[in-house]
Amino acid sequence: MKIALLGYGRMGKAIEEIAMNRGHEIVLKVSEDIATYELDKLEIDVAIDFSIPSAAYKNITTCFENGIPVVSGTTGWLDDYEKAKKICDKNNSGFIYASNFSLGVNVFFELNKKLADMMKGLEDYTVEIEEIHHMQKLDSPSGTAISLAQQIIEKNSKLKGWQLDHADSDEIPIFAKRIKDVPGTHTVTYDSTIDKIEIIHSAKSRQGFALGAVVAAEYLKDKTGVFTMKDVLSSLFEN
Ligand SMILES: NC(=O)C1=CN([C@@H]2O[C@H](COP(=O)(O)OP(=O)(O)OC[C@H]3O[C@@H](n4cnc5c(N)ncnc54)[C@H](O)[C@@H]3O)[C@@H](O)[C@H]2O)C=CC1
Ligand SMILES: O=C(O)C1=N[C@H](C(=O)O)C[C@H](O)C1
Repeated sequence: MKIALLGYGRMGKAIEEIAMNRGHEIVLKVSEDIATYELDKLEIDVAIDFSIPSAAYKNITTCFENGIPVVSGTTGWLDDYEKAKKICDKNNSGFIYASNFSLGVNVFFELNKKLADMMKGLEDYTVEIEEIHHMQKLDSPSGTAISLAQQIIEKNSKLKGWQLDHADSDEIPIFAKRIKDVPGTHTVTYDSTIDKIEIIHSAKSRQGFALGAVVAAEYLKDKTGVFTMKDVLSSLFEN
C-alpha cells in the first residue's frame, strides 16, 4: 500500500517504521501547509494524519478533495469533525478518526462503558478522569480523556458534560498532567467515602498507537464511507 504521512513527528516516524515492516511504502511526508505538495502527481492509497490540531482539518479535507482516504489520529480539532465527515461523503472518500488507535485503549473504552453503566445508579460515588502525557503535547485534555468522558456521559443522564481541572456536581472533572517522556496514561476513578474503584491504561511506548493506525489504513484502503476503530477491530475478530 502507498501511504502519505501527514505529520512526520514522533507518531509519523513510529508509523513509518511499522508500515515499512508490514510491507507498505511511504510515498509522501507532509510537514507544512498541504497546499505546497502536489498530491495529484502521486499515487496514494491512504493518508495517515498525525499532525497538529490547527492543521488537521485542512490536511484531511484536502485529501478527500483529491480522492485520498484518510486515517486521522490528530487530537484537538474535533469541533470540525462533523464538517470533515460531510466533505468525505461529498467526495465519496473514506475516513477513520480515533482519539486513540491502540488496541489496549479500545478494550479500555469498552471497559469504561461497562463500568459507567454499572455505576450510574450508585449515587455515593463521584467520577473523575486523569490523563498524563509528555511535556510536548499541544492539546489538553487529551482526545482519549474526552472520549472517556463522553462515553460515561452517554451512559449516565445525570452527567451533563466535562471540564478541565474542576467541575460542577453534574460534570466530570478531567485533570491533565504533563510529565517528561510519558507516552499516555489514562485513569477513570469512582470515589466514595467507603472505597475507590479505578481503571487505568498506561501506554509503554507509541508502538500501540502506530500499529493501530497502520491496521486502520489497511482496513480503509479501497473503502468509501466513515468508519471507527470499532469497525476495524470487528473486522479483525471476524477473521
Ligand atoms: N490517536 C492516537 O492514537 C494518537 C494521537 N496522537 C496525536 O497525534 C498528533 C501528533 O502527535 P506527535 O507525533 O506526538 O506530535 P509531533 O509534534 O511529534 O508531530 C507533529 C508533526 O506535525 C508537523 N506539522 C506541523 N504543521 C503541519 C502541517 N500543516 N501539516 C502536516 N504536518 C505538520 C510538525 O512539524 C510535527 O513534526 C497529536 O495531535 C497527538 O495528540 C498521538 C499519539 C496517539
Ligand atoms: O499526544 C499524545 O502523545 C497522545 N495523544 C492522544 C490523545 O490526545 O489522547 C493519544 C495518546 O494518549 C497519546
